[in-house]
Amino acid sequence: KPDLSPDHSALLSLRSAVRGRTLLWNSSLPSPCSWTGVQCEQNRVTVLRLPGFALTGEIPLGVFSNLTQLRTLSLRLNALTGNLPQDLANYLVRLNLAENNFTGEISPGFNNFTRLGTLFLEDNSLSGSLPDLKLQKLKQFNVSNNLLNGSITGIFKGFGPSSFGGTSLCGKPLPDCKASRGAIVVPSIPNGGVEGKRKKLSGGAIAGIVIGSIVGLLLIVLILMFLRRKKSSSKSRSIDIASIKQEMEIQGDKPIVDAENGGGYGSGYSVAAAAAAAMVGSGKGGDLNSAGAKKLVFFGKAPRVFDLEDLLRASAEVLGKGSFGTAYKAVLEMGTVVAVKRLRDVTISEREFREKIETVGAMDHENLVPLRAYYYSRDEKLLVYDYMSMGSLSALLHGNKGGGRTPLDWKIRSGIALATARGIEYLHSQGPSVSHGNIKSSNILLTQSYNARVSDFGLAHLVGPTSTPNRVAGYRAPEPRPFERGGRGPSAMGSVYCSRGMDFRGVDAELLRYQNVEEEMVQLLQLGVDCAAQYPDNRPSMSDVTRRIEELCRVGLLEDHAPQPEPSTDADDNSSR
Ligand SMILES: Nc1ncnc2c1ncn2[C@@H]1O[C@H](COP(=O)(O)OP(=O)(O)OP(=O)(O)O)[C@@H](O)[C@H]1O
Repeated sequence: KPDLSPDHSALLSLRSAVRGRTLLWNSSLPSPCSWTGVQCEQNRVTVLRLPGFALTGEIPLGVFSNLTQLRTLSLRLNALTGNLPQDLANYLVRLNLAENNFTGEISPGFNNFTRLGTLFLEDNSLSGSLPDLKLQKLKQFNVSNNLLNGSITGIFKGFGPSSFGGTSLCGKPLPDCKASRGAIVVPSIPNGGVEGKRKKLSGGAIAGIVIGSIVGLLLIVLILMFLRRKKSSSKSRSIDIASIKQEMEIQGDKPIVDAENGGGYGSGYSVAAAAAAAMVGSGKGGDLNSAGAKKLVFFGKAPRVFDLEDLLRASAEVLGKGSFGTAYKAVLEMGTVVAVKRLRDVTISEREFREKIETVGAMDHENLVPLRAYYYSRDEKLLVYDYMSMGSLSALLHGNKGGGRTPLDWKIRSGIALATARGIEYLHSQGPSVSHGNIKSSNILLTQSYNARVSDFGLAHLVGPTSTPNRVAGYRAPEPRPFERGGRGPSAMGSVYCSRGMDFRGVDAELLRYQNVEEEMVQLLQLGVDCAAQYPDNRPSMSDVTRRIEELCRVGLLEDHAPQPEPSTDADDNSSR
């Protein structure tokens, strides 16, 4: 299944988990029962482990509640959202929901899990204080790296400090609430247990930690300032890289809310911080210009109107955090606006990175977002793109629908479909092994005149198959794993335009205002279905796809797609009925 982890070892562990046991799964989550080699029987699952299976969204109500025999449930390392599930089978002994995106409070409803011995909730975004839980059998507990605050009370006092690291909780086993206010965040140690409960930090130890931290921090700041002075002749700024980076990460977690303006919030520091980190950082492996300063590597023949120093000075805002890193809008001093993507988890070698990025930079088509430049050092990899002022198709479809927004009529939508198909067709024309690898509506960006351009092409190849399974949430054909594409058509149109872009699951109400578009919509839907054929040979090639959408748009131009008049609400106005 395209959305599931290609990680074979994970599949094997699932197989052993479900063999001979029942698996009941809501249809909105991918059913492991449908995987080759997995057999599900009725009502006998006792262990269900799905770590790192790229599960997203909220856990549907009741999905586990019939599994009365379930004792161990692990959904660790997925991208699950919403509140913690409350309707899990009450006989659970081990529950591991760590490393997801759960939000909200830990409800006292956990008291229903009377047999619970292990509860791992670390590395989520849980907030509020700890509930009053009376779970007598709880032996392992970890809520570290959450947004929790307040004091540690009741049974939780018996666990070691590592169970609460990276939170704002206070009181035993952490420092006293008064003393600790804002001062110390205990480092997190995974899977904390009861073993730490007898350890208590003395006043002297706490003072030692505080003084040591301050001296260490001062030393780091001094070294950073020294390095910056040495490496840059320009006016130096004292930047606490660590704190800015941390701030960047927090900003990056937020979704885009203002689609009309290309999204984004905050301002002023993000790209500057990334570039600063790159410049004053390790100093290893960056491209050096003749003066010895790090430089951007540009593509194409366009004049080099800015350099890394300019990026450093740019005011910037976070556009969003994607699977390959965080994207920023940067407004340079000379007025140029660019989008900067700060890649994370690049695991391939420098030589391989440069080879691959050169191929990406050489791609040149009016329906691709041009990659203008890149920066490479051991610690930082930055990609600089043209900024697309109308934001993404995703934001346009699902973002702000309020007043002042240009309605996304059928003509614009089919034009976007056509432009996107042309962009992908160009990518496929570059060779049998070239594919996008992550087609989705947030990767289709729009110019001021709603001309669509495909972005993020080639990035799936940069991060390599060893990256986290959550990474690719867009579409690529299921058969060419890990990243190669077979010779024929991807079902990109099927995914982007039928499932996501045009929302044919229930036709976008906005389109119902336009006349005579049903036939074209059905034709485009049919094209999407053809693209999603199971066997690659049965799918149309991208040039066929482009041709069919061209035909559709040509016919569409002859039709009258004017919006239907709104029904009158004025009871006296009979003439308008
Ligand atoms: N060149 C650009 N111009 C304008 N907005 C952009 C540009 N590049 C990215 N964005 C926007 O920034 C946000 C984050 O983009 P990014 O590509 O990092 O993540 P994504 O598309 O949400 O996910 P993925 O990384 O899986 O493709 C998205 O909303 C995207 O539309």
